[in-house]
Amino acid sequence: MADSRTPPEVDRVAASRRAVAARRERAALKKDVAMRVITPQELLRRALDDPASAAGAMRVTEFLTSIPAIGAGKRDRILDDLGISPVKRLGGLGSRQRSALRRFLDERWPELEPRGGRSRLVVLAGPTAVGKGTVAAHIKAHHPEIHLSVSATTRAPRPGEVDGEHYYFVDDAEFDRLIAAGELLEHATVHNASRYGTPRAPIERVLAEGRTALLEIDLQGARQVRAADPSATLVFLLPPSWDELVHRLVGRGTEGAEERARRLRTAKAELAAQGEFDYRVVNDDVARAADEIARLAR
Ligand SMILES: Nc1ncnc2c1ncn2[C@@H]1O[C@H](COP(=O)(O)OP(=O)(O)OP(=O)(O)O)[C@@H](O)[C@H]1O
Ligand SMILES: Nc1nc2c(ncn2[C@@H]2O[C@H](COP(=O)(O)O)[C@@H](O)[C@H]2O)c(=O)[nH]1
Repeated sequence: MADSRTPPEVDRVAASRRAVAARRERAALKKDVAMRVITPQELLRRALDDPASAAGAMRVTEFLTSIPAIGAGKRDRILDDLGISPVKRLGGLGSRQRSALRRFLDERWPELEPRGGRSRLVVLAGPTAVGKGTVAAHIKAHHPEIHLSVSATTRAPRPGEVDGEHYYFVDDAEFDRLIAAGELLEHATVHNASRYGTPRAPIERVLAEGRTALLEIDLQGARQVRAADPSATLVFLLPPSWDELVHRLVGRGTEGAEERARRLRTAKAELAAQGEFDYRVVNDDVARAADEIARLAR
C-alpha cells in the first residue's frame, strides 16, 4: 500500500524511532555501569573515542548517577567541583573537563595495574555463560604451552562431555574422599548446586616444570587460590554487556529457567567482585580474548 504520509511526517517518524533507539542504548550502557559489567572509565573511553555513539550522547548527569553510590546530590557537587555544566554530554566535553573527569574516576575507581612477580598459576573466573569454557578451550587448542586444569565435579555430564577431558565426573563419596586426602587445591559448591574442585597433583607438576597452569573456576575457588598463593594471577572474564550475558546463557540452552535464574543471581555477586582480580578481559571475541589471556599468562 502507498505511504500516505508527507515527507516531513516520514522524517519525523524516522527521527522519533532513532531517538527511542538511542535512549534504549543509553539505558543499556547505564545498566552495564550500574551492574559493574563495564567500568565508568571504559564508558568514558567509548564516549571520547566516538562522540556520535550512544556513550558520547550520554549526559554527564546520567553518566555519574549510573555509578553505584552516586546519587543526585553527590552528582551535583561533583559537577560543581569539576567545573562541568550539567547539560553537557560526554562526547561534548572539552579537553580540560575530560582530564578532570578522568582524574576523578581514577581516584574513585582505580583501575588495577598488573602486579609484578606474579606466579604461573593463572585463574580464569567470571559470571556464568560469559564464555570461560569456550575461551579456555580456545587457549587449549592454540596455546599448547599452557596446561588447562581438568576439574572434578559431582554434576552429571552434559551431552558430549567426556570423563577425564572436560571434567572428572565423580559421586559425592569420591568428592569427599578427594577433600579428606588433600588431593584438591581448592573446591566449592557452585550456584548452590554441584561441587567442583581442582586436582592438586597435576598443577604442582606443571608449575615445578616451570610451565603455566590455567584454572577455569568460580569466584570462591579463585579466592581460595589467592589465599593459598598470593602471587597467583587472577583474570576476570567480562561480557560485553549484561544483556549479552543473558543472551549467551539462554542461547546455550543447557539449563532450564530455574537454573538460569539461579546462575544469574550468582553472576551479579561475581560481577561485583571483579575488583579483586589482577586483570579484566572482555570476551567480545573468543580468539581475541583467548590471545589476551595467553599473553597475560606467559
Ligand atoms: N565471544 C563470544 N561471542 C558470542 N558467543 C560466545 C562467545 N563466547 C562464548 N559464547 C557462547 O556463550 C555460551 C556460553 O559459553 P560457555 O559455556 O563457554 O560459558 P561459561 O562461562 O563457561 O559458562 P558456565 O560458567 O555457566 O559454565 C556458549 O553458547 C558459547 O558458544
Ligand atoms: N571452584 C571451582 N569452580 C569450578 C571448577 N570447575 C568448574 N568450576 C566452575 O563451575 C561453574 C559451573 O560450571 P559448569 O561446567 O557446570 O557450567 C563455572 O563457573 C566453572 O568456572 C573447579 O574446579 N573449582
